[in-house]
Amino acid sequence: MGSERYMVFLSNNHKFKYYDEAKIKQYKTNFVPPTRRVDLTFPEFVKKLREWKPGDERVYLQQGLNNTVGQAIVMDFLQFNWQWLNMQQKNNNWGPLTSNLLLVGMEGNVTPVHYDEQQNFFSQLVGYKRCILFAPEHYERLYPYPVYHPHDRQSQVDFDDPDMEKFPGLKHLQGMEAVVGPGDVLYIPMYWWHQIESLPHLGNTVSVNFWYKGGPTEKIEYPLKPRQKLAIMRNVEKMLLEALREPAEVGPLLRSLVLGRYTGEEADRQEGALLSAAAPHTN
Ligand SMILES: O=C(O)CCC(=O)C(=O)O
Ligand SMILES: [Fe+2]
Repeated sequence: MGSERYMVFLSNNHKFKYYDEAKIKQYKTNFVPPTRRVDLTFPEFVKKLREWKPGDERVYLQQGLNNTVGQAIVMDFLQFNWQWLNMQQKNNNWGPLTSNLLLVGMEGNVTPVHYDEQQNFFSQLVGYKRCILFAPEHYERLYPYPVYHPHDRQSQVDFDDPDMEKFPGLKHLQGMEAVVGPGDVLYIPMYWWHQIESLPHLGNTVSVNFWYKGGPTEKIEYPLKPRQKLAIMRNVEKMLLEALREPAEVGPLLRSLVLGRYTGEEADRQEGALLSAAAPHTN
């Protein structure tokens, strides 16, 4: 590593929940960040890792690979199988590679469940990570924060202590699990929910992800796919916020739009009509 400073997050527990610093500034809420960001040199970070003892704040280095990270890393970076990567990018019709995040963490660190708006080749280099994934159609069972919230794209559910009353859809949630070790690459499709845990007792972890922009808008075919509906919902939320200029007004407006009009008897009748239209005619 070079001699620059890198982004390191400190947490009082094992979770490192992402938050958008720009959104904290923009919407002057009373948001309290769950982790603290410090900029450390690599030797300072390694010292914290080595001297860590139970009760101390946990640490997680999360630094985009750019030209500050030092020449040796650049040489390492060139060793990835670029021929394979470029082939995948081309065959899947993805846009450009936008960034690579280097993640150096402690065993037991957890990145709670969220989705990203990019395609991801998640490459495990050192140590073991448990990855829990949920397809985009589980959107309603994962209760994301509003788009304007600093925790946009994160689930409100605390998987250590899930509140089944507040989030009843959890009962029907079904995920997939993969454990990745050195040399493994996990493809995390855009809009797929994921929680990533550095497995306990198996040492520190190092990963590098490859984030690619999604492809150009695909040919629209109906019915829309869950990920396309998710993109629509994000856009509607963003447009409302832009029009109202006040995050606190978005929820009430959506509620008065929906409650009693798209819920209740009228909605049931509609749904019944749609279902019978879709069912094969028997007479
Ligand atoms: O490895 C982690 O802790 C999180 C990585 C992640 O969420 C990602 O690459 O999108
Ligand atoms: Fe992610």
